[in-house]
Amino acid sequence: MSDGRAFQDGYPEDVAHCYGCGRLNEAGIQLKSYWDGDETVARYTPRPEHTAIPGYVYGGLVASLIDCHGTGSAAAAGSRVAGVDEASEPLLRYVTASLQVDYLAPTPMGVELEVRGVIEQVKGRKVVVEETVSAGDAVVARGRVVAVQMPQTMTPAEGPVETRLR
Ligand SMILES: CCCCCCCC/C=C\CCCCCCCC(=O)SCCNC(=O)CCNC(=O)[C@H](O)C(C)(C)COP(=O)(O)OP(=O)(O)OC[C@H]1O[C@@H](n2cnc3c(N)ncnc32)[C@H](O)[C@@H]1OP(=O)(O)O
Repeated sequence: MSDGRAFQDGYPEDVAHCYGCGRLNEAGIQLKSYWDGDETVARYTPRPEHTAIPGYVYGGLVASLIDCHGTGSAAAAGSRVAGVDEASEPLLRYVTASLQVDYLAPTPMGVELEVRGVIEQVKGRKVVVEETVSAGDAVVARGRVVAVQMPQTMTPAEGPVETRLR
């Protein structure tokens, strides 16, 4: 499941700087997401600077995990539907259109968190992902991301953009 290439490892180099999931952002979270059957999964252990109240994780960090696992899952699912070879080709590029988070229980520090995604819909340029964040057996947050293929106008100057679903 967690072997091999993460979705985020397939992001083109010109858009691999995201704070949450860019592999080229040394100060960032560098989240890594993978398929687990039809679902997607990522794991992350928050760092001391991600504290809200001592002993508990900052909700913005939890939202970031949902955001970036959602856009990563969208890139993987949308690319699969578009016929992109995940193992060798760059994935399609998605940005967050909508991010919803419900905090169900305090998130403890010092525990590896598991983020799970279920692909609810792939429709045109849009992918909807339902997510949970768990600490051990406890589901601490639920989330929903609507991701949309990145518009051409957001493309960094040097790189072409894949728009196979347009
Ligand atoms: C700021 C820099 C970002 C760089 C990102 C580089 C991407 C590289 C790719 C790979 C690396 C991955 C990096 C992950 C990044 C992590 C996540 C972030 O932080 S991303 C940043 C925050 N997000 C934005 O800045 C988007 C700002 N918003 C927009 O640009 C537009 O609003 C956009 C593209 C999201 C939608 O605009 P339209 O005109 O292209 O799309 P329309 O045609 O209106 O909608 C398409 C479908 O989406 C639904 N939709 C659009 N907005 C929605 C919303 N807010 N809620 C629900 N549905 C929405 C619509 O209802 C429509 O669905 P129907 O086809 O009718 O079923």
